[in-house]
Parts: sequence; structure tokens; C-alpha cells
Amino acid sequence: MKGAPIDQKWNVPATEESPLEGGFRAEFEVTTERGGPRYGELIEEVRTFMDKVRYASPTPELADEIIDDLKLFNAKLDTLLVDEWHTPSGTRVDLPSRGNITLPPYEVIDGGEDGVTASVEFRRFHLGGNGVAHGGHVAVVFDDLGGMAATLHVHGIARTAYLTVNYRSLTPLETPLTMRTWAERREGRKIFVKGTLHDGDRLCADMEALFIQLRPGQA
Ligand SMILES: CCCCCCCCCC(=O)SCCNC(=O)CCNC(=O)[C@H](O)C(C)(C)COP(=O)(O)OP(=O)(O)OC[C@H]1O[C@@H](n2cnc3c(N)ncnc32)[C@H](O)[C@@H]1OP(=O)(O)O
Repeated sequence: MKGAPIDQKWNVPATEESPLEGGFRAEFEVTTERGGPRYGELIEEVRTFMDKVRYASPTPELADEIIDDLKLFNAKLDTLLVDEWHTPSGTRVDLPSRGNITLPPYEVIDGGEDGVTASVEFRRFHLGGNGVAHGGHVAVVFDDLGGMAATLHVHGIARTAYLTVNYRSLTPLETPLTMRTWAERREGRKIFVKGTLHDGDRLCADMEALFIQLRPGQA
């Protein structure tokens, strides 16, 4: 298991009442094919590049060279752009964070109706200051894995209404951390979710969030 539990039924098939439109599509296609067998490696190289950009102090000449190289890469990708529903980024459940380049990389260890446990590692480019993670990046992972817990709990798509993070101690970079998220209770479409982030036994942060299950066809 890497980016998500594959065997869970979290995709609600499209129907006339719940068409494939709106904020999140009714159907979340589970795939390990898009982007090819080395897509994970591609994403990892991009993350490594961002790590280095975060800490590099290039000369003007090196910056010129890298800009030219990046323009070539961007032109290559321009030939193969697809919409968000068909990109591998976010749908490759076999890859950390479902292959989503915008998320700190996590691997789901266990996931189902009762909650999600994942190993997350903040990268060097997630630096906030003083060598530790930026609080916003911590919140992003809580949002994604909290949303996953809500989705698995109700077997339907949910969207964040609010999310509160308490930063209890510093969150290290380049360290395997454990995040747990679970639905504490449900009131109709409202799913109250809680979560924790630990470095070993030390609590780095906890969160409380409200996710709202989307009505059929809701944008
Ligand atoms: C599958 C793999 C996992 C993927 C996980 C990805 C997770 C990513 C999650 C996100 O980041 S979603 C993006 C961030 N969130 C948004 O952009 C949400 C923007 N807001 C909205 O779209 C709507 O406000 C929302 C869907 C949340 C609610 O609108 P609705 O029209 O569906 O519901 P409504 O306003 O009628 O509220 C329903 C209930 O929730 C309550 N509620 C809504 N927002 C609230 C709030 N902020 N605080 C407290 N209560 C709230 C509301 O009072 C009401 O309570 P009652 O039923 O008891 O009357």
C-alpha cells in the first residue's frame, strides 16, 4: 500500500443524479498505469530538484543555464497536457501521495472506515525556518489524509469545511513521521475528523476538521 488503500470502495459510480461533474468527480478512478512505470521516479526527481533549489545559491550563469534547461522540459510537457481527471498526479494509488507532486510524500500503511495511518516525510523544500517543517505543509497533509478518512468512512466524496491544526512541537524534515486521521463522529453529511502527527512518541501536531459529504452532483 502506498498512496491509498486500493481495496476500499471509495468511488461512487456516476449516475444521472450524480454525474461526472463538479468539485470532485463522483468517480475516483484507481489506476497504476498512467504516466508509465517510471512516473514515480519522475516525481521523485522533481522533488529532489525542489530540495536543491530551496538550498542552492546559484551564480547568475548557473541560473541562466538551469532556466534554459527548464524551458526545454516545460516545452516537452506542453505536448502532453491533459485535464485534472486524466493526469497521473493524484490518481496513482501505487505511489507516495498518489503521485501528487504538490503533496508532501506519504505512504498509507493502513486505511479504511475506521481511519487512516500513514508514514509521511517532509522534504527539505518543506522548510519553514530553523530547520523544521512549515506549518502550512503540515496542514496540507492533515487536509488530504483527513479527507481520505472522511471519504473512506462514508464511502463518498467530502470537502473540507474547516480544519484546525494545533502545533504542539517542532516537525522535523527528512524524518519518517506517523500521521493518523479518523472520523470521530458523523451527523448526516457532516463528518467530524481528528488527526495526529507523531515523531516517534512525540506529538508534533494534532487537528480537528469538519468535512461535508457532497450531495449528488454537487459542484
Ligand atoms: C479520495 C482520496 C482522498 C482525497 C482527499 C482530498 C481532501 C482534500 C479536501 C479539500 O481540500 S476540499 C477543498 C477545500 N474546501 C473547500 O473548498 C470547501 C468550500 N466550501 C464549500 O464548498 C461548501 O461550503 C461546503 C461543501 C463545505 C458546504 O456547503 P454545502 O452547501 O454542501 O453545505 P451547507 O452549507 O448546507 O452546510 C451543511 C452543514 O454543515 C455545516 N457547515 C458548513 N460549513 C461549516 C463550517 N465551516 N463550520 C461549521 N459548520 C459548517 C452547516 O452549518 C450545515 O449544518 P446543519 O446541517 O447542521 O445545518
